[in-house]
Amino acid sequence: MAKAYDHLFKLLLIGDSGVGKTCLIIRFAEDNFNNTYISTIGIDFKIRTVDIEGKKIKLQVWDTAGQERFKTITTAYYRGAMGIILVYDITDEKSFENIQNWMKSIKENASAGVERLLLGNKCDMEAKRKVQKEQADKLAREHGIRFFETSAKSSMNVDEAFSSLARDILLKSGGRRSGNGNKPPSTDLKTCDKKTTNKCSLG
Ligand SMILES: Nc1nc2c(ncn2[C@@H]2O[C@H](COP(=O)(O)OP(=O)(O)OP(=O)(O)O)[C@@H](O)[C@H]2O)c(=O)[nH]1
Repeated sequence: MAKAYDHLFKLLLIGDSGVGKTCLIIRFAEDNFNNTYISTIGIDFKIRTVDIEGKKIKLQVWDTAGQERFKTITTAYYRGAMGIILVYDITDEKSFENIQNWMKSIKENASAGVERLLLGNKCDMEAKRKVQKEQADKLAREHGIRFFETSAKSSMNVDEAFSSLARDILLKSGGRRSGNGNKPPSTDLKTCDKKTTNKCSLG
């Protein structure tokens, strides 16, 4: 029987408790959203297969608990991840400041070549915004990674973010290359262009 996919990529979401990691995964894998907050215990995963550059990519997306007390369990999963998504909440400054700590945790626990992506979630809550887009853009540039503002609630940029990470992993792993291999952050993808023009709010 023919294989149902060409590549299997393992992705991991990390970030403070309550920033919306579980909701982002549920929006991506099931196109659903729930306002009820049930904090993740330990670790869980969901699957969705996407088409990228003519290839079927099966994404196994691992959800980690943001709470400090689960750190030993969750960091054990960093090593197997090909892509790690760092999530903060645009209405919670502390969750953005902590991104530096999550970056450090990646350095200490993940494989050297892991692809990273920064997401500022809950961008439907513009009135409560505490973290400016420019601050996060600067941080992402400093780390040489892509950045999107997303909303698991409105679904803004969710597919774009996951697809962009999957595409970067595909290119890195020897998939079809376009242009030069030096990836400037947040510039060479249609999905990222969209990010800069999209107004991210529920209106
Ligand atoms: N307005 C809005 N609320 C969101 C969004 N994403 C998540 N939430 C809410 O934020 C709360 C926390 O979401 P979760 O996805 O459970 O957060 P988490 O990061 O997985 O939290 P832990 O499992 O504790 O690490 C829930 O009440 C969600 O409904 C979003 O994009 N917009």
